[in-house]
Amino acid sequence: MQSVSQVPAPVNEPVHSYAPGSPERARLAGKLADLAGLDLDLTHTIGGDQVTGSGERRPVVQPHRHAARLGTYAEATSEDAAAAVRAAKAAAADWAAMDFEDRAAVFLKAADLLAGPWRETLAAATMLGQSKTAQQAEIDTPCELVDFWRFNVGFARQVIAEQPISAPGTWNRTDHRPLEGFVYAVTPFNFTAIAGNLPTAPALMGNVVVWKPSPTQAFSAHFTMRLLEAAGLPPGVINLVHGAGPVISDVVLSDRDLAGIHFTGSTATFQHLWRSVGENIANYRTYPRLVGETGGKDFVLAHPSADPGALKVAMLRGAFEYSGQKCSAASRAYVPRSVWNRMGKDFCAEVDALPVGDVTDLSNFTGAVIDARAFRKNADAIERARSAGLEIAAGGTYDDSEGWFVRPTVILSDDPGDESFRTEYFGPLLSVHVYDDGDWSRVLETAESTSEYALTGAVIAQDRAAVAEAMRALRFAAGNFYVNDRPTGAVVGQQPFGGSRGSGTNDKAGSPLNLLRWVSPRSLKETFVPATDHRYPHMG
Ligand SMILES: NC(=O)c1ccc[n+]([C@@H]2O[C@H](COP(=O)([O-])OP(=O)(O)OC[C@H]3O[C@@H](n4cnc5c(N)ncnc54)[C@H](O)[C@@H]3O)[C@@H](O)[C@H]2O)c1
Ligand SMILES: N[C@@H](CCC=O)C(=O)O
Repeated sequence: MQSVSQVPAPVNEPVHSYAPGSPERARLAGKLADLAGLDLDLTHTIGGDQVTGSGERRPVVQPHRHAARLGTYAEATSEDAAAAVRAAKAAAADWAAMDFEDRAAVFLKAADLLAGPWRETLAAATMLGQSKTAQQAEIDTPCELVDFWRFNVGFARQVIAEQPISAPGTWNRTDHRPLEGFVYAVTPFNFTAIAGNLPTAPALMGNVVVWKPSPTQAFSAHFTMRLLEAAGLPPGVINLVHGAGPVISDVVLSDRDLAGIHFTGSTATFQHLWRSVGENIANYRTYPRLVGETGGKDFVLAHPSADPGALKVAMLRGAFEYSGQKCSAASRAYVPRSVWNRMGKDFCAEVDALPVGDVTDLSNFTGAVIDARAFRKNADAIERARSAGLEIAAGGTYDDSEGWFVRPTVILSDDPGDESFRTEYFGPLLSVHVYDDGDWSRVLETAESTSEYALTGAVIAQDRAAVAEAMRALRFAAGNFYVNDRPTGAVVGQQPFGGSRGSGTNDKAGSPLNLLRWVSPRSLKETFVPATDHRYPHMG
């Protein structure tokens, strides 16, 4: 049974600006130089031991300077994966028996370390390894990961404090047990914070975890693991194994003690994991919880009453921050002709003027896409649009000679059903459909039904009736819906994040809803003076 002490009230971690002359900018520059000079052995962490592993070695590089290596890791073998599962199971009983307060203290300490002495280490690792600018790294890790750790403790307390009523003579309680077995956390490249949250949210609720980060996030994952150790996470509670996935999954998904998957990544990968669980379903001790936040084809929908300036910023920041590599990134926009005539030319000129390059030069707006595969996918999408006769109104160029750079690109199409309005390219590509002002109702229906995804979306309008109509018509088209703002940048505790349809199970990371998935409640009833006669009054 878990107690319910008060916990420190969470507040969102303040975002540092890194403005010229600021002390944080100087600290960050120093840390970037230190980390760029490393060539680390990115070890697995199994049962608290850092293990090099005997699998094939793979380099981890800076995407904006792919000749610069940050480290190497060895692909986990089946034996490594099995050792991680064994270590998790060995740690399970002690971790589950630990008081909630003691588990929570580990993550509160991790949050304070990350907000303080580890801040620039994680920010710089995220910039170098994932090509994030200082601003984009700052809102990811430290800030969002600090928020996940602090807010989740508060939410977990709410979950544990939720107790049933008791009739006279009895005492009813809920025991929020962890799941029986271990959780498999599979995490994406694009947010160090998501990668840090997926293993730690189940761990906070008393579960043990095998964590497989994305190979292209291995560098910042390495530092996240070291930070958790510094915060006092006991050996074996979270076991980190590096690798592409299939070899590790073969071992993990066939283990009878798999109790849950906490996944963020593409829809295709989640569907593959779900299918594998289905195939193994008769072999598990319990039904694994499947939580997955996946892809998006997120929209900005402007009404004829839209403020052109607000629309420009919503599209520019929404589509091109972090080179469009957020699941929330705007990748399709619907703009009425009267508004486009007032802002379209300026918008495209501003997009063409965006400085793109090495993220350690803080004057850049964005960096490179994550790897050669992402570069090819986006370059191919641009060429496909060109050959289909669509207008490339901004950008449209790419160059992988030094880093995997794709220029922010605006594609104009008269056909709102074109594949560029349906396919998630996960890069700096925004498709725009300019519609006749009188076609608002048709465009609402188009925005609702064009894509299989339902993650984020935004309406830009000053006419309140139009805002209300869009909220109604698009109720199931986005799990995070924004009015007069870009569709990105959800903050923990403010806009719980997640989508439905092809975008995931919508369990809202950083909320009590998510934490509920990692407990298996036991209802307890105690009767103080039990009956001693089995007969009921109606029996005479
Ligand atoms: N909805 C959200 O909250 C959210 C947040 C971030 C990213 N995303 C989505 O993530 C995608 C981009 O991230 P990505 O490129 O890292 O996605 P991805 O699906 O390629 O990879 C995600 C993770 O799955 C792993 N993986 C791949 N095949 C596997 C297998 N057979 N077994 C086990 N693991 C396997 C990868 O190595 C990685 O760790 C986009 O689709 C984006 O929309 C969604
Ligand atoms: N929570 C982030 C998106 C995470 C997905 O990549 C946002 O709201 O922009």
